[in-house]
Amino acid sequence: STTSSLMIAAYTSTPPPPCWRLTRSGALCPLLNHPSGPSKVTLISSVHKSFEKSLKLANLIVKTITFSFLQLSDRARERKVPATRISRLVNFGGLAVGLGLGAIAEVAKQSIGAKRAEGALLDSPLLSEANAERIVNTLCKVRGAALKIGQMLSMQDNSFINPQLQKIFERVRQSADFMPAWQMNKVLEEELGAGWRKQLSSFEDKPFAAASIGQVHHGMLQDGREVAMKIQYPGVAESIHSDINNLMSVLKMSLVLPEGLFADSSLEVLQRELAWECDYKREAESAKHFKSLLADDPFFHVPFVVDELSGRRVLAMELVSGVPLDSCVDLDQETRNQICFNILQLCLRELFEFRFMQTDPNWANFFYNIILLDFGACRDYPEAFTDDYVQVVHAASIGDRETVLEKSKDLKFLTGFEAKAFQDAHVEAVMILGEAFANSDPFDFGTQSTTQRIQSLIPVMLRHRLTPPPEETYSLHRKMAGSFLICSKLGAKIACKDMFLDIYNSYQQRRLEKEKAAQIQG
Ligand SMILES: Nc1ncnc2c1ncn2[C@@H]1O[C@H](COP(=O)(O)OP(=O)(O)OP(=O)(O)O)[C@@H](O)[C@H]1O
Repeated sequence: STTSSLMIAAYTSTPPPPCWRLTRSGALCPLLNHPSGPSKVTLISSVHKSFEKSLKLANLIVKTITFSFLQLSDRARERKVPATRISRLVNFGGLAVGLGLGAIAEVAKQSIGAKRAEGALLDSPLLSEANAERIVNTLCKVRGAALKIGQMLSMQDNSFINPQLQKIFERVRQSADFMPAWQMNKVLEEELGAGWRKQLSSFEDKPFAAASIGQVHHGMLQDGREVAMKIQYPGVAESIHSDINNLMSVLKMSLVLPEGLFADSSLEVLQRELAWECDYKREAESAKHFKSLLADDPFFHVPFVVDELSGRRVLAMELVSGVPLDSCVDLDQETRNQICFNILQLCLRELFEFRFMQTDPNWANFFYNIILLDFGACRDYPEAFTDDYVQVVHAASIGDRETVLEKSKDLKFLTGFEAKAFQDAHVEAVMILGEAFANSDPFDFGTQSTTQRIQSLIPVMLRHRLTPPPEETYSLHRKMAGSFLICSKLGAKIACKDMFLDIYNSYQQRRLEKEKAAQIQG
């Protein structure tokens, strides 16, 4: 009933109460950070339907949905971030001891040895409830790279990651702690100077969101515009390398990761990408670039950046509100299809049109109706790479296995000297991934078995691989897999062939024009 009265208020153009806001698209959204804002909201379709047209809310709700909006979780608590490498090491060391790894890992090894040989995933006796709590507790305290990896793992399809471990990381994802005001103030003063507060008419000392690398506060500029200020935890940028090593030692000892998931070369790439994410100046530039690329887009909105309140460890952006995508699973099929179509199409446009991609597929980075957040993981792709990559996807979409193999060699996925079994497995994996783009009929992401089938090829690929995959593909494949996973979780049924063909044809067209222009100049 609260909701219906709020909607009536909105419908009759009475301003909504202060803990609610009407978005640009007409959706009524809870204010993320308002002290009197409810923590859980139920919108009821019957109430909702009568206002659909006038309020343009149809795209938000048709069925009964319940969503919790973003707030610090109940588990989150104020805790100092260990900012020096030594203090972080002590925390990881404590975790390893706490888990009692030495002896227990041996037992785990022996009891699950048979399964492991088949490349199957493990049920580790180490992952008891008490140990799960220890891992969650340590990662939430140290935050930074280790927490980020934990979040990445929690977003993997659960056929790939041990479900027990995935549950742990899911808890980690929802419960990062936040730093005390004195520690936060120190970062703000170091980055923006002592007078930073004067630029704001208000600033909430308690964050409304705590992520892996930083926490986010509500502020209001002197001109009344509301901003989200992301403030980086001290020490995380300097400790990426040691944090990853520490976490990997713990995870490797506890035998809970699929072999090859974080091979050494991929860890190097990951470290570089995490260093980019810790550079908020880079993120601000990426957000601005994205905003210009999507300036005329009818579907996506990119928040503006406030340069005067941003630095290497502070990023101030327009405060946005919306429903995080993981709360959209109960929307009607048509709306879910529309969301997923746009997300997949954006993914292809980022790669083949902009050659600039936001590579973090975290659901939390999309708010519906549809706002993009978190540009820390943006990167560009050289033309030489996309020229071959677009041909691989195209060949997969038309069932041309030979071209998939040839172009994969050009891309340096293969040296050409691999065993036949490896070549076959590689081509098969690409063909499976290309299925969505191969058919003009709607592809049912909810029932597809893509991940399981690819997973079955991984042991052969790991056994016979002669060269690490190209550096560009780590984050690209993470993003693509993440976008597929969003489509699968939202049970999308969409025809993707024409979507890809449009992008492919435009790509070829641009190439032709470029070649012609070069000939004329030459
Ligand atoms: N402009 C904004 N308006 C509203 N909420 C925001 C905004 N920016 C960030 N948030 C909230 O803060 C959360 C964390 O922000 P962001 O994803 O940018 O940080 P991060 O450190 O890169 O996080 P992650 O650990 O997910 O990579 C977001 O999921 C969102 O809930």
